[in-house]
Amino acid sequence: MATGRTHRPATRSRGIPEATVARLPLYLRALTALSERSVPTVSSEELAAAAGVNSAKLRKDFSYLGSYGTRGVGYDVEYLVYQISRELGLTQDWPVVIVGIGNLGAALANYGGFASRGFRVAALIDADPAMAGRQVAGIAVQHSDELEKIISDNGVSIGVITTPPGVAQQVCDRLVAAGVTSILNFAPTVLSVPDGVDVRKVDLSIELQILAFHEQRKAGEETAGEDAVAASVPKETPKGPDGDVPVVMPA
Ligand SMILES: NC(=O)c1ccc[n+]([C@@H]2O[C@H](COP(=O)([O-])OP(=O)(O)OC[C@H]3O[C@@H](n4cnc5c(N)ncnc54)[C@H](O)[C@@H]3O)[C@@H](O)[C@H]2O)c1
Repeated sequence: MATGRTHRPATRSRGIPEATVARLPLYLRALTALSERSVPTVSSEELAAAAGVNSAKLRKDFSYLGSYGTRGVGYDVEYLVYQISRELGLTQDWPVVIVGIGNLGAALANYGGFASRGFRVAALIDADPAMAGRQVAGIAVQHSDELEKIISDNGVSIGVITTPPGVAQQVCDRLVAAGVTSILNFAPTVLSVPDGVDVRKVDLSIELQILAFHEQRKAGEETAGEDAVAASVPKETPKGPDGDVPVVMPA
């Protein structure tokens, strides 16, 4: 529900809860789609549905940004895109390096969505000498011997690790020593980093395992439902005294 207040002046809010920060990219994705369709305003309910979030939570999240929408009008799409982008630090360009240009690293390098969200793939790094100089997504792969120089030359603060798990910690240590302070880790390894370095881990197999858990629960519920029906229907249908068959309804 809009409160009737318009956007507050752009006070940069401190102390936004981590859970809110995690939802900001969801709002931004939904808002960007609206912006591309030139939709000028959106209600909290519509935006919440598009982002897959509860609308009360959305309004609370936006209150941290100082954005309250306008009663009967909703939120200004362009302004919210700007506010969320600014809050997420996306109004500046972030050079990113990807280390380990195998199947996954190359797929990420080819993903066009980074650039449109303010992340420029500044360099691709691999330890395999045969990879050096090979073009992936229009960028020449550089050998990992050059890692420190590449980070420093490009002012990189975000590194993506797509190496085999056995070398991920060592790659991480080198990235951090070279000045990287944020790491997106795809390798199935728990990385240790010093204070001040943020690590985000992406593991599709964990997501699949969670889905498998829910699938199993759903299947269990269905089976339990069928069992309940079966249990309420006697195996040998007893006949009434007159030979009629009583109808047994499941509970
Ligand atoms: N998070 C996920 O959802 C997900 C999904 C698929 C794969 N993975 C993981 O991503 C990683 C890469 O998978 P892949 O299929 O692309 O593997 P891959 O073998 O195709 O590629 C790995 C690349 O890393 C390079 N490499 C090895 N040691 C290196 C080092 N010290 N420095 C720089 N580069 C180095 C190799 O030369 C190779 O090109 C693996 O750890 C895998 O388990 C994660």
